[in-house]
Amino acid sequence: MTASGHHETGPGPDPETAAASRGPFSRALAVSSFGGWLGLLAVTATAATLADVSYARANLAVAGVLALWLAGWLLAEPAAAALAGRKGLLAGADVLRAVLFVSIPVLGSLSWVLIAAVLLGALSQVARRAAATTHPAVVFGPAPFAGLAFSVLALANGLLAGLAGRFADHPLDLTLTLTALVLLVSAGLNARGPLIPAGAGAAGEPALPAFAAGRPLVSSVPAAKGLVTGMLAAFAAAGLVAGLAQTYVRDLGAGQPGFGMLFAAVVAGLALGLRVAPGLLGGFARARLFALALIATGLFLAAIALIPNMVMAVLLTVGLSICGGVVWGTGGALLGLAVDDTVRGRAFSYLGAAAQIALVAVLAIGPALAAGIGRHTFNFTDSHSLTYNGAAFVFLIAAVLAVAIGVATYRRTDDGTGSGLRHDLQALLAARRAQPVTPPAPAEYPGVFVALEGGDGSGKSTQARLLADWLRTDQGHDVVLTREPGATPLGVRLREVLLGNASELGSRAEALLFAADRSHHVEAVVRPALERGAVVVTDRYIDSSVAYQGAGRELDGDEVQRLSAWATGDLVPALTVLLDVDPVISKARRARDASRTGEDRLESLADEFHDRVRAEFLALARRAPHRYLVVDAGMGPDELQHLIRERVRQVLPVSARRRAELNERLADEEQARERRAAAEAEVLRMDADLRRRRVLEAREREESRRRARDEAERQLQHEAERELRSEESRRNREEVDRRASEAAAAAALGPVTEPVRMPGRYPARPDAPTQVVPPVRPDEPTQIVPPVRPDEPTRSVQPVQPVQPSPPAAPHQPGQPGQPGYPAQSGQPGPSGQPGPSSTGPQPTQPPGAQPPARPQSAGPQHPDAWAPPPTRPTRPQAREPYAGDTNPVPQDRPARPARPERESAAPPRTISLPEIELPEGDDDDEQTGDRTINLTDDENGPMRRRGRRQA
Ligand SMILES: Nc1ncnc2c1ncn2[C@@H]1O[C@H](COP(=O)(O)OP(=O)(O)O)[C@@H](O)[C@H]1O
Ligand SMILES: Cc1cn([C@H]2C[C@H](O)[C@@H](COP(=O)(O)OP(=O)(O)O)O2)c(=O)[nH]c1=O
Repeated sequence: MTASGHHETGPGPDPETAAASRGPFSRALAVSSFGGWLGLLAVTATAATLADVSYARANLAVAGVLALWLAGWLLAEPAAAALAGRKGLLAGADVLRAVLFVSIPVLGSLSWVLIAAVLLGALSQVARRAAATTHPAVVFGPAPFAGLAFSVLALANGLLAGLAGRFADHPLDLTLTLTALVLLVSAGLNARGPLIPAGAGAAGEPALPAFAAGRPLVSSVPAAKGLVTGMLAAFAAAGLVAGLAQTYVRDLGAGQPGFGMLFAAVVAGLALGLRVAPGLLGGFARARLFALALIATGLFLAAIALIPNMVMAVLLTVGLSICGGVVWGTGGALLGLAVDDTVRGRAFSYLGAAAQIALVAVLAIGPALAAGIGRHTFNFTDSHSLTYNGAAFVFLIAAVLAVAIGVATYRRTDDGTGSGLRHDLQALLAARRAQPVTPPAPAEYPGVFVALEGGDGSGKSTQARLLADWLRTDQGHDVVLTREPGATPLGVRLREVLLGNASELGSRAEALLFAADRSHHVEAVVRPALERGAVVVTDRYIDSSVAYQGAGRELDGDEVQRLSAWATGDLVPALTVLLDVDPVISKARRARDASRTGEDRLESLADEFHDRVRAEFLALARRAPHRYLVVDAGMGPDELQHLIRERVRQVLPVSARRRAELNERLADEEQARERRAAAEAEVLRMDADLRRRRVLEAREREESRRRARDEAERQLQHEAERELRSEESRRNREEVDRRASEAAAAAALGPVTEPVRMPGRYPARPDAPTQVVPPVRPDEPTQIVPPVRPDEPTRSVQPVQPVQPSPPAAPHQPGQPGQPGYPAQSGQPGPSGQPGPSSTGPQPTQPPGAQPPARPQSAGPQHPDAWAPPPTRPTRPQAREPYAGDTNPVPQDRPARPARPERESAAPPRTISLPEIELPEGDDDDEQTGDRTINLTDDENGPMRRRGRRQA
C-alpha cells in the first residue's frame, strides 16, 4: 500500500527492491507464505467440520479459530520483532507450524484446533516479520493461489472419498498434511540458503502500540479520520466475506471448494483494486473516487447477501474486493496528503494496526453474529419460500454500513450540483477513449524544446532556472528560458488580463486568451530559437491549458488541446517535466514565497479545482509516457534538478561548444596517440640498433680473434722458421769452426793462404766456385760447402777463442759432438765463462793445449763474442747438447727442467764465439744492435715448446 499516489507514471520500484523480490529468499518466503495461507483455510474448515453439529456452533468455531489466530498473530508481534533476523528462525517457525498442522488430524479435537490456531497465528507473525519489510508482496501475493489450491485439494479429496472412507470421514486431513509438507519444504529452503536479511525484522511498529499511538493523531484531523474510517469499512467488508465464507458456502451447498474460491476471489480482488486505483485517478478527483469506490463496495456486498448463488457470489466478491482495493489505494494517497509530513509515518502505522484489529473484530463478530441470527426460512406461499441464514444477514448489515459511510464521504467532496461527478465520469471515459498520442515526429528543428508543468508553486520556475543555467554553463548550449503566459510584450498584457483579479472572463474566453498568448509566444520566441539550434525551456505550455481550462474549468479537454495544437502549429515539446505535488503543499509554498504579493485569479480557486488540475496533468503524462518525466515535487530542489538533468540529457543534442570541446579532446588524444606511437617506434628502433650493433661487435670480436689467432700462428711459423735457420746457421758455423780449427791445426803446420768462405743459406750463384771441404777425419765423408754470394762482403773469420775443455758431465754416447771422445771437438775451446772479446776486433786465439782459466761458479750468461745476446735476454743453461745422431735440425732450446739442476751445472750455457765471418744478409740479425747471436741454450719460449703447445 503506498502512502501517496505520486509517481504513477514515474520510475518504478528501485532496482534493488525489484531484484530482491525475485531472489531465492523471495521464493523461499513465498513458499512459507503459501503454506501459511493454505493452513489457515484448512484449520478454519476443520473447525467448521468438527463443530458441524449445529449452524451456530459451526459459525462460532470458525469465528473462534480466526479470532484466536489473529490474537496470536497480534500478541506475538513484539516477540517476533525482537527475534527477527536470527539465523534459522524462519525455518524453525515453519517446522513448528508443520508439526502443528499434522497434529490437528492426529488429535482430531476442536479444542486442540483452537489452541493450535493461537500458536499458528504467533508463528505466522514470525514468518511475516521476515518478509514484510523487504518483500511485502510475498505476504499477500501467495494468498489467492492458496485459496485456489485449497479448492483443488477439496475437489481431489472428494474424488478420493469415493475410493477410501477415510477421505470422506476426514475431508481436510489431506490438505493439512500437504500444508505441513509445504512448510517443511519452506524450512528446507530457508535453512539451506537464504536467511532473513539484516533489517528484515524491522517491519514497522507492532500493531497494538502503533494503534494506541496513532489514534489521537488521526482523530484530530477530520479529513484523516474520515479516510481511515472509509478504508477500514472497505477492508472489513472484504474480510467479512472471507470470514463468513465457510458457513455461507455451506448455505449455498458449495462445500469446501466453494470456500477456497471465495477466499481466492477476496484476496485477488483486493490486489487488483490496489493495482488499478492509480489508473483511475486520471479522470476523477481523488476524494470523489474514494467515496464512490466505498459505496460500490457496500453495494457489491449487498448483492452477495441478496443473490444466493455460488458463481454469482464469486463474481460479486471479485467486484467487491476490487472496489475495496481502490478505496485503499486512493484512501492511502489522500491520507498522505491530509496529514503533515512529520506525522505521516505514524498515521500509516495506525492505519495498518487498525486494519488488523478491525479484521479480528470482523472475523470474531461476523460469524458470532451469524450464529446468533441462525437459519431462517420464510414461506411466502406454499410453493415459494426463502431460506435466509445468518451469514447473508450479516453481509447485508455490513453492506448498508459501507454504503452509508461512502455516501457521507461523497457528500463532503461534492459541490452539490452533481457536475463534479458527471465531469469525473466524462473524463474517465475520455481517458479510456483517447488514443495514445503517437510519438513526436523526428525533430523538425535543430533545437530542443523542453516544458515544465505542474501546479502553482510546485517549483517550476525554480527548476527551469536551474536547468537553463546548467544547460548554458555546463553543457554549452544556447538556451532560451521562457514562460507562459507573458513571455512577449503582448503576452505581458494578456497575462494581466488573464490573472488579474479584476478580470471577469468566461472559461472559453480564458482558454482562447491563453491559446492566443501561446500562439504569439511560439511564433515570436520558441520557433526562432529552435530554428537556430537553441534549447528552449518553457515554464508552462499546452498541458497547462488542458489541465486548468479543461479539467479545472471543466471544458472539454480534447477541444482545449486541439485549440492549442492549432495555435502552435502542432509544436510539441521533446520532453515535458511534470512536477507533481499535493496542492496543499504548493499552496503553503506560495504563502511562504516573499516574492508573491498574493493569490492570482486562478490560484485562489478552491482546492477541488487544483485537485482536478493535478489529476489531469498526471493523466496527460500517462497517455504519452515517453514524452514525460513525472517527478515528486515534494523533494528538495537539488534532488529534483538532478533527476531532471538526467532525463534532459537524453534529449539533448551535442552543443556547438561541446562539439568543439570533444573535437579538441579528440585531436589531443590523437596527438597523444601519435606521440606515444612515435616514442614506441623510437624505442623499437633503438632496440633494433642495439641488437645490430651487438651482432656487429660480436662479429668484429670474432674477426679480431681470428686475426689474432692467424697472427699468432704466423708468428709461430715465422719463429719456427727462424729457429730452423738459426739451427742451420749454427751447424754451418760449427762446420766453419771445425774447419777453422782444422785450418788452425793445419796452420800450425803451414800458413793458410786462402780465407775460408762461409756457406750461405741462399742459393749460390751459378758462377760461384763450389768449395770442396776435404774430410778432416779419414772416415768422414767429403762435404760440399755451398758457394758464398759474391756480393756479400767477405768477412774474415776471427780466430777462434781457445775453448775450455768441457767439465765432466753426464755420460754421453761416444761420438757425440762436443763431448770428449768426439774427434772434431776434442781440441775445441769450451765455454770460457769470461766476457768475450768484442766481435769487431780480432780475438787472441788461445794456443792449443793452453790451460783454460778457472770457470766461474756463476752460470749466468757469458757472451764472449759479438753474437752474444743482449743482457735483457739471458741465455739459459743448456740442458742438452745436440746428439750426433739427430737427423732433424731440431733447435736445442727445450726448457731446462728444474728437477735436474746437476745437469744444468753440468751443462752450462754454451756460447760459441766465432771469428768474424761473412753471413748472408737477412739472417738472424738483431736490427737494433746489429749483433748476431746464436743461442744454443734452451729457451722457455723456444719453438719446440710453442709448437708442442699449439699441437695441444
Ligand atoms: N523543491 C522545493 N521544495 C521546497 N520549496 C520549493 C521547492 N521548489 C521551489 N520552492 C519554493 O516554492 C516557492 C514556489 O516556487 P516556484 O519555483 O516559483 O514555483 P512555480 O513556478 O511552480 O510557481 C518558492 O518560494 C520556492 O522557493
Ligand atoms: C499557461 C497557462 C497558465 N494557466 C494558469 C496557471 C497559473 O495559475 C497561471 C500562470 O501563472 P504562473 O506564472 O505560471 O504561476 P505559478 O508560478 O504560480 O505557477 O496561469 C492556465 O490556466 N492556462 C494556461 O494555459
